Amino acid sequence: MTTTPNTAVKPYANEPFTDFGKQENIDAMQAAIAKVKSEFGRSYPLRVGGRKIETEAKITSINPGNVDEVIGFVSKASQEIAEEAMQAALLAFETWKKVPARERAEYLFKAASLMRERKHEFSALMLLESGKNYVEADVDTAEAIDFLEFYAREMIRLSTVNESQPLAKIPGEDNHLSYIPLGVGVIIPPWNFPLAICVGMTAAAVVSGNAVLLKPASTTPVIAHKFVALMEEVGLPAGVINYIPGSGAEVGDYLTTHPKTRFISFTGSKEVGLHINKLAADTVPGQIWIKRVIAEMGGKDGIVVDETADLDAAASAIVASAFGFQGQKCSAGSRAIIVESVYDEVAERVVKLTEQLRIGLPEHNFASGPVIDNVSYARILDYIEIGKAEGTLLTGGSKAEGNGYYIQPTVFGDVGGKARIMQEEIFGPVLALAKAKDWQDAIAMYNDTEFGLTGSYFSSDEDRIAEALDTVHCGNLYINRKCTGALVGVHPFGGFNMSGTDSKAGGHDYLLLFTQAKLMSRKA
Ligand SMILES: NC(=O)c1ccc[n+]([C@@H]2O[C@H](COP(=O)([O-])OP(=O)(O)OC[C@H]3O[C@@H](n4cnc5c(N)ncnc54)[C@H](O)[C@@H]3O)[C@@H](O)[C@H]2O)c1
Ligand SMILES: N[C@@H](CCC=O)C(=O)O
Repeated sequence: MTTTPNTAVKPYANEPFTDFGKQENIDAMQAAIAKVKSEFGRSYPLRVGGRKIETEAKITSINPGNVDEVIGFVSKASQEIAEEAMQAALLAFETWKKVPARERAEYLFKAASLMRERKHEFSALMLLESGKNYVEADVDTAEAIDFLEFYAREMIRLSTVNESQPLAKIPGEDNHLSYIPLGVGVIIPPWNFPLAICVGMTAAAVVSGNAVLLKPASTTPVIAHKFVALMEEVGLPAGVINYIPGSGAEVGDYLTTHPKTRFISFTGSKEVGLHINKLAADTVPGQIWIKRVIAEMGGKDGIVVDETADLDAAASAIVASAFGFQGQKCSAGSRAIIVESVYDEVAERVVKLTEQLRIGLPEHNFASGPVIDNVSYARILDYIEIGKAEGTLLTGGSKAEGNGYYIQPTVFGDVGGKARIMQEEIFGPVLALAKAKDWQDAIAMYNDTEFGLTGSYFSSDEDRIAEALDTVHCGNLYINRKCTGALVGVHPFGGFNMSGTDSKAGGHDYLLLFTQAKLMSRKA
């Protein structure tokens, strides 16, 4: 790309979701699934400084809904290759940081446009690799497109004099503040939004002028590879994104402690986030900066329902929030805290709706699919056993049929606020219902957690809603709606306390995390 267009950019708007009520859209998704399946079992190389590297060691990516199907074999980086990737990124950074912001943004616009054209192909691969159903995969792809479109515009805004931070004027000086990139960063996304979050984290860093080492989650490396190949197709210079799947402990720790790593952008569990934060805080010989850690971590999200609420709407939102993508969202509403006078009524409706969820293969678009892998499967089944001792099993409670990691959507009733299933992130299809004396007690129970990511409050009482807006402590608080499904640019996303470093993905301040502000003052 050689020229910087001067044309105005259309205002940002969210990518529309596909209407799977229409047969033509179901047909299009099924055709895309067939195409992806015809490509099963291929090998995917690492991409370092524009070179494709095949390694003997491979990550085998499988379909969690049918464990006999291999999505692909992905080359696996060692520490030596991670070092090569670091050197390639350091080299690329020297030229990439000088590319005008508008030109950098154009790569994202182009990628968004191609992803939109091929959206079912991206969704189909994601569905087969992660176990999402049609709607969940489509929403994930739409969010990826949104991130590309949104951060591209944000970089243009940030680089426009006087738009990002107007400075007060004084006589005799011209002053200007510019947001410059940080350097080389490590991007570590989770598997649960294997396209959207991977794209969002990478695009934000790159459009800000940084070069990155992308280490995708080991369960979903093929969809991440498809994104990296797309960025190559739109002509992103070699070395700006280096794709290096590998072990967290080996490659991850190596890069986190590397003296040339300037920042680490991580989304994942509390445990790994804290580990990275601790390692990154240590300075090592040759390091001349304090590493920046952006960590978006887990949640123990919940829905509070008082006796004035629309109980049908509340029950539907509880079920959607708890069981969408099998509860494998950081925003999943795995707790519902209900005022005792309406508890039985809400619990009954929740159980009824949960029992209507059909379980089966994602490619056949069942409401509930598998969980991601054998480790999650075992952990969630353990939590179900813990739940049996902590509450009353109302529905579900065991594994489900299928040649994959299927678990019945499970609801426990009468769970105490301090129970483990009310306090710990399970990240699976397990919902705990708790009884509160009144609405204030319910809010206090909601707040009794180390996390603070998403929450919902259901009520029709305006005074209580005003109080809830003030006192429910979480990064994304919703009133009378589910606690999942944040939209880029509409609901900037990220939480408090052990949910992370208080960043807001899809918000106007997000790119500041990938830049540093340089003030330039000149005597007039
Ligand atoms: N706050 C958010 O926006 C958000 C969004 C999505 C998921 N999450 C959280 O992510 C978790 C689920 O994702 P997960 O199972 O992939 O999380 P995880 O913490 O197990 O892994 C996240 C990523 O870290 C990598 N990793 C593991 N050990 C590492 C190490 N030592 N050094 C560097 N990288 C390492 C993994 O390979 C993966 O890519 C849940 O806790 C969920 O709440 C949070
Ligand atoms: N942003 C998503 C959650 C991302 C984490 O898993 C939501 O709002 O549901």
